Amino acid sequence: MEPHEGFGLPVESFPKDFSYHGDDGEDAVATATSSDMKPRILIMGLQRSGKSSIQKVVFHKMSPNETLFLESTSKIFKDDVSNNSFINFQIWDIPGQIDFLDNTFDLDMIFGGTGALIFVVDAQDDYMEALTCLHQTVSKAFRVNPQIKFEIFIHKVDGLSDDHKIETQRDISQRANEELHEAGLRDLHLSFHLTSIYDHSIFEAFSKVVQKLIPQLTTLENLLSIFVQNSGVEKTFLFDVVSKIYIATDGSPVDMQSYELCCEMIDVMLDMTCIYGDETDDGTPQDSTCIIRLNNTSILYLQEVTRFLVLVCILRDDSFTRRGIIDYNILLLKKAINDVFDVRLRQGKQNGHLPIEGRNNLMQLSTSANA
Ligand SMILES: Nc1nc2c(ncn2[C@@H]2O[C@H](COP(=O)(O)OP(=O)(O)OP(=O)(O)O)[C@@H](O)[C@H]2O)c(=O)[nH]1
Repeated sequence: MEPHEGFGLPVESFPKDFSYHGDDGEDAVATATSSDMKPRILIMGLQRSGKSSIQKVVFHKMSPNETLFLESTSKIFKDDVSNNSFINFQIWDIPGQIDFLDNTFDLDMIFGGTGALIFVVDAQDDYMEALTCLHQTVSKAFRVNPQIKFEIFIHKVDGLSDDHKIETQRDISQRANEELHEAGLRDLHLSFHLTSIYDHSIFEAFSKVVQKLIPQLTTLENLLSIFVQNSGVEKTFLFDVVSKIYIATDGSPVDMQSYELCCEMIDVMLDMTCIYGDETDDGTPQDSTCIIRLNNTSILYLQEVTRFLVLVCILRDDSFTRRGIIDYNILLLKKAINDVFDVRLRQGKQNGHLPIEGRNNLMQLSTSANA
């Protein structure tokens, strides 16, 4: 896959709109509201903490070992994650060498339109300097834009034992929060994630960051929970195919192993599609379905929802005897999901409320499955 083009940035402002790719392949843009912002995500942190590696591995399919040869970034690197992806958002990789205390930086411009700020802390290094930088950065950003979600990636944890990981997270979160309390910033909330580019933790953490920026998340989660309850499925994820970010899941807890299995299934499907499949012009698979039986009586079942989204279900093989009901429910679920993201339907309706058609589908979904 070709990497997306990025370019050094003369800092500029962006329209506050949330946009996504419609099912017809055209960009649909909803009118801006305060909770409907285009997800712009900043990645910040000290030099060599792993910012560019995260971006390259998650969005450009770079293998983790190749990141060893990445050169230090010297300019703000702006990346539009839009090609072939469901969600159309921007990532700005901010070099560790930039000094935000320098008055030449227009902080209003940088933080004003930002949805989430990821601050990367290298857990394999002495992190005291990183914590000072973290405090300065988040307090400045919060003063400019209190709506920003602050996500702290305690990164490179592949080199740490499980006990050491937990202890590092406890120590970093305690120190960071204490400093914020002392500075009187009690409303500033930090979320912490243990990450590494050498496993799926970085994809899972990014999924959680992106989910917080999707205004329709609660509706999607409710739809998936109802689907799971009525279809005999144990777990289901809605994935953005290209990035393998899951944009929603049902209400049951996510365990890392299930998430990894689903990611691997998507890889298998993409590889098979590349070699044998009927691709669209942009390389995304068409009308894909994939079933994998595991040797522990579980089944992985994948179905395409839209050009950019797939639903992956984990279920026991005896539940799969009712495949007709599952398929019928998936059909209704697809329609409901399309309705949720149908901008025309959403226009004029209150934010976060399910469109009328979506509600009807929900009702049919439970009736059909109980029959
Ligand atoms: N062990 C380990 N190494 C990592 C991980 N992520 C990144 N690295 C390594 O960290 C080094 C620095 O990574 P970069 O992505 O260039 O760091 P950066 O934060 O973008 O650095 P600047 O551009 O200087 O700000 C590289 O050698 C990466 O291979 C990780 O999860 N685990």
